[in-house]
Amino acid sequence: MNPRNGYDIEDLQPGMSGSVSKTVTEADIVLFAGISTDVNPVHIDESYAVTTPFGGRIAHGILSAGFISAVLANKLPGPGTIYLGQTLRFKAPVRPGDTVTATVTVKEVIVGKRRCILDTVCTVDGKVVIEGEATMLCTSSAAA
Ligand SMILES: C/C=C/C(=O)SCCNC(=O)CCNC(=O)[C@H](O)C(C)(C)COP(=O)(O)OP(=O)(O)OC[C@H]1O[C@@H](n2cnc3c(N)ncnc32)[C@H](O)[C@@H]1OP(=O)(O)O
Repeated sequence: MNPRNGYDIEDLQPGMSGSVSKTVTEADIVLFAGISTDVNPVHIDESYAVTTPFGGRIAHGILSAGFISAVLANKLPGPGTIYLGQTLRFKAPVRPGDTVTATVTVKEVIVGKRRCILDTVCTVDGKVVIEGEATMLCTSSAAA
């Protein structure tokens, strides 16, 4: 482990995983619209959103994807690591009140480059809402 309790590249093995869960509130969606400046009416205007195939407001996809960043930063690989890339597929909507669980699983460890590839998935009540892959630059015990 590195001094901030993150995993060094030498600590990582395929199959290791970590998760966080967070309930997405109406306030989260409004705050995220302000922070991101993304004011798509499907997120913030219920009278419009009910006319869409979603039948009501849905969360910004990137808001929910932020929970993937939270697991990567806080748990696995954890503090001290750097986000290099992320693919995302938004498979199903997240609605106000939904509890999103983001789970990351180590898929590949490239010790020589200090790179780690992780499968990343977000679920609501067991249903996949987001899937993709993250690339991280990890700390190394060899460089300490
Ligand atoms: C500007 C920012 C806006 C936002 O942030 S909006 C919020 C984030 N986005 C969402 O919440 C959308 C979540 N996704 C969905 O709700 C569903 O997804 C859809 C309603 C868009 C589609 O669902 P369905 O009509 O049931 O389609 P299917 O039967 O699941 O798939 C039909 C074809 O479309 C491909 N596909 C579906 N979703 C994705 C995706 N996210 N990325 C890439 N491809 C996708 C499938 O594979 C398949 O393809 P094949 O016909 O060739 O088998």
